[in-house]
Amino acid sequence: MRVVVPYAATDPKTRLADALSADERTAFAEAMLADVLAAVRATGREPELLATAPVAADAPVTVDDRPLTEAVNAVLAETDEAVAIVMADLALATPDAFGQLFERDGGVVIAPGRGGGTNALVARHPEFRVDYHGTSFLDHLAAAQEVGAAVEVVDSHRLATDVDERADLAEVLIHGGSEARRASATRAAEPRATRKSLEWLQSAGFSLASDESRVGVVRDE
Ligand SMILES: Nc1nc2c(ncn2[C@@H]2O[C@H](COP(=O)(O)OP(=O)(O)OP(=O)(O)O)[C@@H](O)[C@H]2O)c(=O)[nH]1
Ligand SMILES: C[C@H](OP(=O)(O)O)C(=O)O
Repeated sequence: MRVVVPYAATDPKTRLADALSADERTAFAEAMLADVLAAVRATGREPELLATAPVAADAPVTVDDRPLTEAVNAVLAETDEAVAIVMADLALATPDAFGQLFERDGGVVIAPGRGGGTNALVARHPEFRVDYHGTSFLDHLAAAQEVGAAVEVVDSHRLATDVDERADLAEVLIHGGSEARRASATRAAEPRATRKSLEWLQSAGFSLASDESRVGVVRDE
């Protein structure tokens, strides 16, 4: 199975512009990408990048400047092999979560994002094509049905959490260190697992803040 990670290399994460400068969005997107690539690799598979522009990354890179849907569909059209499409902003992804996705049988296996998106999928049916943005989860269910593919849906908090907006940064601060906390509670001698996106947010001065109704983030300038 190929594991393809689409990556907007130029001006990424524009919906985080109210929290991060342009350079910071690039640096944070790179940190999330590194976490995703490491988690994929820990499942025993080699990820490949499908990027809008050349990018220095620890994986082979194909540059395709077409919009996301077109670029991904070109990959699906060029191979009959199973292809996993894994987004680069899944900052909480773990090898276990990706393993559940990759190992699940089905012509099309979908890990929906909160809000109706498609954060990761596996396409085994040769005629299945993607249509991202909007409620792409529902669109992908319909597209799979149209080509007669059996669909499986992966119910995973870690794969459902893509980091798009300021409020999503709180998810990284809440859950991004939980494996390390568990590891240090049970196996004190083992090195602390590090998640680059969590480290980046912390070193940029972000921390959790809550009032009586909701949890968010604040930043020490
Ligand atoms: N190859 C490719 N990847 C893309 C493109 N647009 C987004 N991506 C990637 O697709 C995934 C989902 O991206 P989005 O959250 O929808 O878009 P984004 O550009 O990261 O962020 P926004 O600017 O806030 O919409 C991420 O891995 C992006 O890096 C594109 O046009 N081409
Ligand atoms: C790629 C797109 O991501 P979103 O714009 O929902 O973050 C989708 O999941 O269809």
